[in-house]
Amino acid sequence: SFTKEQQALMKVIIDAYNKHQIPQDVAKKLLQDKYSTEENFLLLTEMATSQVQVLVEFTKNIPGFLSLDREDQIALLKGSAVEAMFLRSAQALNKKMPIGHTEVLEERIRKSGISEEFIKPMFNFYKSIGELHMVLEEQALLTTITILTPDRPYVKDQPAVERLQETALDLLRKMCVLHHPQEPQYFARLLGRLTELRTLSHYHAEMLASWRVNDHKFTPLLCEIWDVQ
Ligand SMILES: Cc1cccc(C)c1-c1noc(C(C)C)c1COc1ccc(-c2ccc3cc(C(=O)O)ncc3c2)cc1
Repeated sequence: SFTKEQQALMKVIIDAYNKHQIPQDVAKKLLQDKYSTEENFLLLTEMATSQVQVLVEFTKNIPGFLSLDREDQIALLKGSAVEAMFLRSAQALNKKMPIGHTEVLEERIRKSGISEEFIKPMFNFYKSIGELHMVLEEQALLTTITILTPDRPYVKDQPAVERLQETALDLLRKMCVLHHPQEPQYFARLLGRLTELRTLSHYHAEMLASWRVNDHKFTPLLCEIWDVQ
């Protein structure tokens, strides 16, 4: 059973997660009919930029986050943005988005100039997330836990981040017992996905480098959060 504080925390996180979504007019652009590698890259760049804005707003709603050292807040956002977007795009791909979005998003990611060696692990990850059948609370808490990872580069006050992350981990553990009573290992499986995310984050740095080699332009927000250009 949940304490009063845990119930309040869950409500705040779920409300923030539901409130901060990619605007439908941006998501709808996925359906436009141009499918060149260039067009796909531009569209995905627009989605990623919109997703980062959504991520920043979501993060500001995590109880305690705004009380952290300002520079640590930036370090946590920069360090977790790619992982949070892998989670969010995984949930989008697996949640049967509005008609046809799912296939279209997959198609555009596959045909956006990402080399095959990264496509394979990326879609294995998407599949492994889909097989977990996470409920919304678990998705929102897993994203929160990813953001509140204490050992990101340049974080000064790691214990302060650890305390916030532990609160979210306690809540996620109880949520898993509640929603997956038949699977005692479910919580451990979810945390295993976080390890997978770190690997994907390293692949992503190489993806960025190869896009840059081919003179692909990113938006100022992405350049800032990914330290490119
Ligand atoms: C390629 C890649 C894979 C994983 C992570 C990143 C950062 C990249 C990645 N790496 O670079 C890029 C760009 C810059 C080329 C990307 C592209 O990122 C994203 C990030 C998010 C989404 C996204 C998220 C939620 C959605 C929800 C809905 C809906 O609810 O209906 N619909 C569409 C949605 C689209 C798509 C591409």
